[in-house]
Amino acid sequence: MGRSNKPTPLSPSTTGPQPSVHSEQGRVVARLPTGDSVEILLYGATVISWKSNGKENLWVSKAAKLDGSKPVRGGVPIVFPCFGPPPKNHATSSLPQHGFARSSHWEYLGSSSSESGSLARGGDDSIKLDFGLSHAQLSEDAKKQWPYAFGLVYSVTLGGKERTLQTMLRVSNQGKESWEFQMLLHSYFGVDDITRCQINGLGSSTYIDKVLDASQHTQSTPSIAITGEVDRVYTSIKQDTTSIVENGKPRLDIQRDRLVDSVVWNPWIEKAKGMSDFEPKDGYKNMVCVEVGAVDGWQRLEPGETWEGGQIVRSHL
Ligand SMILES: O=P(O)(O)OC[C@H]1O[C@H](O)[C@H](O)[C@@H](O)[C@@H]1O
Repeated sequence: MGRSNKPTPLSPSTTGPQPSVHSEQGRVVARLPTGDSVEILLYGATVISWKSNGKENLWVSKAAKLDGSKPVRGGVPIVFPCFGPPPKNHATSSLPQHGFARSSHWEYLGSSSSESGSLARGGDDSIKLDFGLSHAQLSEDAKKQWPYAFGLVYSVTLGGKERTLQTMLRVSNQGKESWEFQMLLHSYFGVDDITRCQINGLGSSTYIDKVLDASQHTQSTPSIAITGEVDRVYTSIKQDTTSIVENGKPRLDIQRDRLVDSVVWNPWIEKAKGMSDFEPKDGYKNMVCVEVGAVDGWQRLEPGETWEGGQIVRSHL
């Protein structure tokens, strides 16, 4: 394993095309010999592009702010340490919706490539990029709003053979008192036509319907069709994978790793109109958010403890 934070080809001992990483102007781009690539903005450690087979898997609004003035509308923003508007009378109650991770400036910690990264192995190279955020890096506002000693390491791994993107968040308590958090990887996936998509793998799970009345329901059908605004928080999901199927063919498999909750969100016509950074306005037809996380109640970390969870997404493009 080689680590570097300079633009460099990885696995220098291998011959032929090699994975490469390039870091400049607040972005890190990694590319595999296959041409598959991933791009991460240090602002929020937001994955803003993941291409496989020359096609983009993620949806990013044309009006998304990429200058650090607002969380990115699209890609994979990180929700931490609270999901949604924080509850009153909780340690997170002064924080903005979805917390501070998506609007903080993260540090690029470096890259590593897998030892098996030779073309002789059939293009199963992978590149892992690590990003870090701790209390000291927060804005003065966020420091006051959530005064806990924490460490986050976010690892983004682009896998060649299976066309995967793995995003894992490691949370550690570096202080002397315990604290609680929620987390969510708010992935905006791109589709050609949402009306031809189905979301599979949530059957029999219970969910809170935030569009209706925040009431609890059970998913009675194995597939969900998106035909209007959807904002559902599925909890304690038994299946480990949620799939997006388009035109009857698998498009993306989203596998939860040490997580059991997922949000399914599409703003549809009216909500999209109400978001200034959502463009084009009919972009809701080309996206769906399937957001893996730990949002049912709170995860509690004692001093010195570490927690990890994330996703492995496989593209069928
Ligand atoms: O507009 P944002 O703060 O990025 O939130 C976008 C959406 O995130 C999640 O999916 C929530 O369940 C939605 O209720 C929310 O509207």
